[in-house]
Amino acid sequence: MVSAAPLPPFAAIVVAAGKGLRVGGDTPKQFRNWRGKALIRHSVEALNAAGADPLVAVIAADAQDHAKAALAGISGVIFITGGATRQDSVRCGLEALADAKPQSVLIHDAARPDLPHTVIERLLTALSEHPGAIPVLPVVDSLAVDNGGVMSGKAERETLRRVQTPQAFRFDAILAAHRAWQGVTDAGDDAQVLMASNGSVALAQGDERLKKITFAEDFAAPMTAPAFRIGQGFDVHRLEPGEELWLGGVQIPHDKGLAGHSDADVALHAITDAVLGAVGEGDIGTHFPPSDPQWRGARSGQFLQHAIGLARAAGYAIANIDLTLICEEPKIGPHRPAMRAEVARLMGLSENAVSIKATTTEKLGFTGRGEGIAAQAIVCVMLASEGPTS
Ligand SMILES: Nc1ccn([C@@H]2O[C@H](COP(=O)(O)OP(=O)(O)OP(=O)(O)O)[C@@H](O)[C@H]2O)c(=O)n1
Ligand SMILES: C[C@](O)(CO)[C@H](O)COP(=O)(O)O
Repeated sequence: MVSAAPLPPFAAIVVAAGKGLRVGGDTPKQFRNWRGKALIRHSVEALNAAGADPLVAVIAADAQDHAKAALAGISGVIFITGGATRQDSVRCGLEALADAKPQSVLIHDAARPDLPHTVIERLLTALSEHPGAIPVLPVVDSLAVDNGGVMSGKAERETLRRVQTPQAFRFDAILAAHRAWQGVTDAGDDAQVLMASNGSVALAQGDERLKKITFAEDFAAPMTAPAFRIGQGFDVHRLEPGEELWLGGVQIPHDKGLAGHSDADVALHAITDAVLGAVGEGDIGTHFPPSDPQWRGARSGQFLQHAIGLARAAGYAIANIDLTLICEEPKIGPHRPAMRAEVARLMGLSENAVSIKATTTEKLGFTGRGEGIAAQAIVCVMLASEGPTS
């Protein structure tokens, strides 16, 4: 496994108390179906999976039932009532966390459903040097100043950036800045609020997937998500006497087993990495660092199911997997049906979407000498079709 440092603890506020007037319709946009589930559910699931605690959802007073239905089954979400403007709603969210005093907080628009884990990592890393950090993207078009439909000037795009959310802050600094805000009009975002209190804001790399759903056509637009994506995973574990041998979620009788921090199920690790790779969510070590004692001896099925949850949160369902195990011993053939059934069960797939193959390396190399087992997997994921919100 590749190791990665665990994320520092953080709280999150998802602001979702807007009316969605520019999108229109009877139901506010954050509760409407987008890629198979309510818009707000996508980013709440992503933050929850990243470990946000507490996680506050800021909802309009008349939309609490919508919100509870949209986020049903996600444990630990604190629902609070928002204000008349986005800035008011953020302030309500911060005040709700004042007693908990988290070290840092991510403030995120429910209107930006596609939230990559890598952006969260970049923002929290930047907070070690600055009290605020925001994801930004460059401006690629030239810019004009509009004066009643006539161009009256230009702006220098080289120094301008498009600003997204989530925006990350040391909690005490952003709460104090919101409380001290004296602007006549609302700030455009929370980074501007922090700057008004002389807090420095780091610019981290944003992501096109974080596009804000603002207009009705954004619900239909393909955004940047392709219909299919592919990921591959590769893993190796050492064979040692006295260890259990787990392959594809099945315990296999053998005179040696695979050694590792978890149950060392090399097959499930390769599939997990392939799923994470398909949706650009890092690797298994990013989510389950071997340095973390809670994963000692852990069953690897939970790693795979976590990766599938991240794929779902990004709007993707698994199409099929193809796994190759590379070893001299044990012979995989007799165990293939049980492994195929278990991998299909763990992934919520039919067995014909799960292929398990095996090969030797003709007694060459470490697999040939029986020192270890290698596994490689390819996964195809497909954009989930837009069905009714469940
Ligand atoms: N009083 C408000 C207004 C906005 N928001 C939230 O702030 C985010 C960014 O706002 P925007 O995308 O502009 O949403 P709306 O304000 O709902 O849109 P509109 O201006 O079209 O009504 C959204 O997640 C929105 O729900 C909020 O929590 N409270
Ligand atoms: C906070 C924000 O998403 C940063 O780009 C943006 O300012 C929200 O603006 P809106 O007018 O409330 O959509």
